[in-house]
Amino acid sequence: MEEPNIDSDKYSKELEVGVRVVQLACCLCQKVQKGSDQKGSSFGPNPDHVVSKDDDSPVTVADWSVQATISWILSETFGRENVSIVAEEDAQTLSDPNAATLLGSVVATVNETLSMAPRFGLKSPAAPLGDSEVLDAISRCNSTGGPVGRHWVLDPVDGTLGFVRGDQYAVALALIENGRVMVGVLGCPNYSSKKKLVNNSNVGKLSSDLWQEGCVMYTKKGSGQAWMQPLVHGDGILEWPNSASIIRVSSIDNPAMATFCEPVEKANSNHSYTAGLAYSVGLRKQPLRVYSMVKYAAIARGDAEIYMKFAKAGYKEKIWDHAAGVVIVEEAGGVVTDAGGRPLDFSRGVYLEGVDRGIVACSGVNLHEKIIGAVYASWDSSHL
Ligand SMILES: Nc1ncnc2c1ncn2[C@@H]1O[C@H](COP(=O)(O)OS(=O)(=O)O)[C@@H](OP(=O)(O)O)[C@H]1O
Ligand SMILES: [Mg+2]
Ligand SMILES: [Mg+2]
Ligand SMILES: [Mg+2]
Repeated sequence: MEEPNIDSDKYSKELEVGVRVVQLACCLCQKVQKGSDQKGSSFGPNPDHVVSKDDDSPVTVADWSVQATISWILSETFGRENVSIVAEEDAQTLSDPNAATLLGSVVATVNETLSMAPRFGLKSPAAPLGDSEVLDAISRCNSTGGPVGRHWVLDPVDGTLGFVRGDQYAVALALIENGRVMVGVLGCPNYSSKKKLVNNSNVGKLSSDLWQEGCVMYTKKGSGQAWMQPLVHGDGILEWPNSASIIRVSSIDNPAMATFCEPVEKANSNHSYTAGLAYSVGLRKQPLRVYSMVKYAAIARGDAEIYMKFAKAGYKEKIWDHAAGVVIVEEAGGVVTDAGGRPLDFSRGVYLEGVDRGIVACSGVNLHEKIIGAVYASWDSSHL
């Protein structure tokens, strides 16, 4: 165990508050994911708390509640006028008069969560937040980022599909300054700080003791280090600075020994293309299909060596799906670029503009060069 040596440096307050609030948000998500068992039997979020967005992707009470909670805490801590947040969700559905029950669930979840804030070293509101304060906290995360100034970047629940299915998901918070990711915090409530991600987990089969152990990973740009701490559980109190452990990428650079991760859903990445690439560089293991930015987490702590995502042509990646994961992998010793080998550009607004074909994160330069080389060699014959 080593203590992170970060206290006196720039961004130390942002990192500390980021870790505290992501811990709090993970606690919220676990309660919602564990679900409903007022009725006794079912596992998972209450189905009434899951809504389909225009693109048919899911959004849940947890997504909105995490966004409201983190937005409220950041505004209280750094001053509302100083805080710009680029985040995935908006308040439109919840503002509809027909969505009063859903809004009620979000407001109750946010207030229950904020009442636990002092255990995480954060401030609670003097009185419970009302509907309009919660809606306002969600809707003011509508910054579009850009090349100038400080912007927080938030994916309140990344891998919502994994969340709904009782599987892997992440809470991802990053701070961008002048277009560069300076702080990254990734909460992974179902990724145990002790156990490896052996295969796609099915937490429904695990005892609640096991699946409750998640972790939070975090880093500051240029520190050359990334850390992991276990989630706070039960009535625990978050100590800071705590005895976090340093994480490091895998040292494996022989493709035959390497493991690659990719999205679970075929709609989100071309599985047959990555299978061809994997074969051509000599990867021999089955891909590890994992929901969410837990894929970046797996690279950062050495459970896997390669993460590839090749979305359909025309799909534009959003900055909140990558910012926290990229900086954590880089500081843990890895390399992340687009499939043309160029760094990802977080300075152009909500989208990662100019991504060449796909995204490739590796534990080291050798594997990375092989994958990028294979993309060049194979591209003509692909069918993206
Ligand atoms: N068509 C398409 N192609 C590529 N990516 C898409 C697409 N649609 C959505 N998204 C974004 O993918 C996020 C989930 O990515 P994952 O890597 O977790 O995918 S998967 O769920 O494991 O299949 C997911 O993040 P969340 O919405 O936060 O879950 C989306 O931002
Ligand atoms: Mg996402
Ligand atoms: Mg999300
Ligand atoms: Mg989503």
